[in-house]
Amino acid sequence: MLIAAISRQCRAAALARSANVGCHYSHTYSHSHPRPLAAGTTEAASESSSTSNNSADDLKPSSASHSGPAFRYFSKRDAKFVLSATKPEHYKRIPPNPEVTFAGRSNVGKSSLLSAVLRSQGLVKTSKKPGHTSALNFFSLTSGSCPGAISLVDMPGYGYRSRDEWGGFIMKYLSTRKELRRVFLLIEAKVGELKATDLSFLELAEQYKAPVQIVLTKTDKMKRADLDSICKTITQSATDIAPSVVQPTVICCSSRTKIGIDDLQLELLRVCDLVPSGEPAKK
Ligand SMILES: Nc1nc2c(ncn2[C@@H]2O[C@H](COP(=O)(O)OP(=O)(O)OP(=O)(O)O)[C@@H](O)[C@H]2O)c(=O)[nH]1
Ligand SMILES: [Mg+2]
Repeated sequence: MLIAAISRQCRAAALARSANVGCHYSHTYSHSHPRPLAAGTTEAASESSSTSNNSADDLKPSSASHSGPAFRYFSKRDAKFVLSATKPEHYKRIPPNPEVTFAGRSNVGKSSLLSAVLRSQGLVKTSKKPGHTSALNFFSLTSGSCPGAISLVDMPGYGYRSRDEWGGFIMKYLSTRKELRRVFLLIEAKVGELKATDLSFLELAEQYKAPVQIVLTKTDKMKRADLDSICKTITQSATDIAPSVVQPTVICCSSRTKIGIDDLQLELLRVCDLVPSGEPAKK
């Protein structure tokens, strides 16, 4: 069996609850519910900036990020493809570096986002056709002279292959991978809600205590004003389903315009303990 059947009651409860949540928006969104973080994670300090409710044209990557800690880290490391895994034996010899994973429905933009994060065009294969990534693809960021290597994993999308085909292996990975610091769960912004397969995935993450952070993708197609309420809706549903593992901050990204990529890079470094949790994103 691959993903446990979704509890209808759980979903209904998630949809029915629509409590107001505090709204703080820059490229990141965090709600105001106090919640303990999952073990082994650090609280991200969310950056704030003034907002305007105009078009996606306002959502431009910040030039200030070119001197921040994420820029310094990523510019000194080489991105490499490590291996493709279709069973646990394939990845068990990978050095035990802190690891983050990009998960989500097929075609949501996982491979494109990983490529943008790694700043390495062509290394991660993307496609217009759903179901392109069919294995767990491991990448690394390393430098011969600098400490602090990390692993990044591009997951096959769910919702395209059969659940049985997708789930057994992924469940094994999520439930046993000690190095896993965070699952970035990608949701396409224009979809505007969590689908049944997303809820199933969150149930699994809750079961395995895998810390999850929601990332909205393809935000170049959206108006900022709409993003705000989408973040709110999705955060509410996700925390209802997986209250102990969903992180309070949503990161809004576009691989196309590069908006939010530096926020995601910084968060990734934080969860891998490579920058202090309070260090600002931009200097
Ligand atoms: N407009 C826009 N399109 C994007 C963005 N990111 C990805 N895409 C497009 O979305 C499609 C799917 O991208 P992928 O990165 O291959 O998606 P995936 O989630 O890895 O897909 P699977 O491997 O099939 O699960 C491609 O046509 C991309 O060009 C984005 O930020 N904005
Ligand atoms: Mg892919």
